[in-house]
Amino acid sequence: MRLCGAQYIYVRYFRLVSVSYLKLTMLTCSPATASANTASNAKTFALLAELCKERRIEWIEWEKVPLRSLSTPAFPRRVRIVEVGPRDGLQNEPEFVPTPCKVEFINRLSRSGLQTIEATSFVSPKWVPQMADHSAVFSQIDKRPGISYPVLVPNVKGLEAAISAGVKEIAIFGAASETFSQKNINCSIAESLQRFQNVVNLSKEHGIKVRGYISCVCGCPYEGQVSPVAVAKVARQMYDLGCYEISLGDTIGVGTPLSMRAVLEEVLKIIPPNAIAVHCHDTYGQALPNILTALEMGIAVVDASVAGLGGCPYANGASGNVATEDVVYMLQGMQIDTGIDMRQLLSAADYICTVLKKQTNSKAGRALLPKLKSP
Ligand SMILES: CC(C)(COP(=O)([O-])OP(=O)([O-])OC[C@H]1O[C@@H](n2cnc3c(N)ncnc32)[C@H](O)[C@@H]1OP(=O)([O-])[O-])[C@@H](O)C(=O)NCCC(=O)NCCSC(=O)C[C@@](C)(O)CC(=O)[O-]
Repeated sequence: MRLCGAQYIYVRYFRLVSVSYLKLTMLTCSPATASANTASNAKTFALLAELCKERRIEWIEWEKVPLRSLSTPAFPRRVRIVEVGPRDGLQNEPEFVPTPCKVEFINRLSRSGLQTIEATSFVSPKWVPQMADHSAVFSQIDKRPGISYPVLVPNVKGLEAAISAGVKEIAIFGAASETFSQKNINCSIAESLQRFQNVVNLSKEHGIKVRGYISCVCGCPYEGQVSPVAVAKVARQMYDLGCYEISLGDTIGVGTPLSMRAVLEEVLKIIPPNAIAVHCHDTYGQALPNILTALEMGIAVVDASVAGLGGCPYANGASGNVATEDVVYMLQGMQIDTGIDMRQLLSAADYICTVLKKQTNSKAGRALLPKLKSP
């Protein structure tokens, strides 16, 4: 059967009368090609139609169905990318990145059309020395209208410093694994939620938006498997605290499309898709397939880090985030709008790789940058 160029196909199907939305497609072909059906097909249909009548199953002869609805899942038309390079990308770098370089990096990212750029973390400098210059970075970057520059905040102390620096959006970060919570923020999940409540309350008083991260949604470096139900439980608690969006972090990149789907199915039972983001690390090369799975399920916010930089210092075995360039390349190819200018993105990635004396981890970056640089 040839479908190329066709806008519609015609389906024959049966459906249970009592469950009217359950449609079981039997055969797809157009009336034009129906005559080409073999005699045995026609016989099978006649038998099925008879059987359906007997069993009170409605038999539909032909219905015109737009081809797109059958051939492609309903991907979002627009995806917002949350660039986490300046925070997640740099937090684990062993050599301190000078403040002016961090500022220049963020300013370049701001020129690319990104709407959200996570700028830094107001965490303890004893825990993450790379982010010790948070206030200086935040106050020195050019804050373009229309771009949000959230920062990570673990407690009220961090929030107070962020407020003094003029921050308008923060992210609190918890975990679905007890051991990871202890290792990363030195408290249990329950204690973290109490802390976050204080942070959210004070944020509200100052008109600050709060996003929430949950780490280890597909697996934990210390505990191994993490149940989707445990993820959904924390997600509900963070959503109820007042987070406008919950970012589900596959911190060590162990997820696959099936496990990502299982997590999302559970979380989607309690949180609408427009309040969920995915944050995939690419340790096993699964980040793009996992993101694609999330898009299929109606998620339209994706965290990513240019050049694939990143990893949590308290997650052994974590490699970089999915590269922003790779996500943008995929989305552009799928005709999903991101508002991002790939040339500017590549320029920001190239800049930070030069500062870090590193090769990019982005496949799209590796393929496209030489073309960009050639006269
Ligand atoms: C949460 C704490 C602070 C608890 O750390 P603690 O040691 O239990 O805190 P404390 O309250 O006992 O205070 C100890 C010292 O830290 C100071 N302190 C306390 N808070 C702050 C603050 N906000 N800013 C600056 N200083 C602070 C405090 O003043 C005190 O100083 P001292 O009296 O010893 O001189 C610590 O564990 C911490 O900072 N952890 C952050 C770890 C981190 O940043 N991890 C990476 C980010 S998470 C991530 O990457 C995952 C994610 C989000 O990307 C998603 C994913 O991939 O899954």
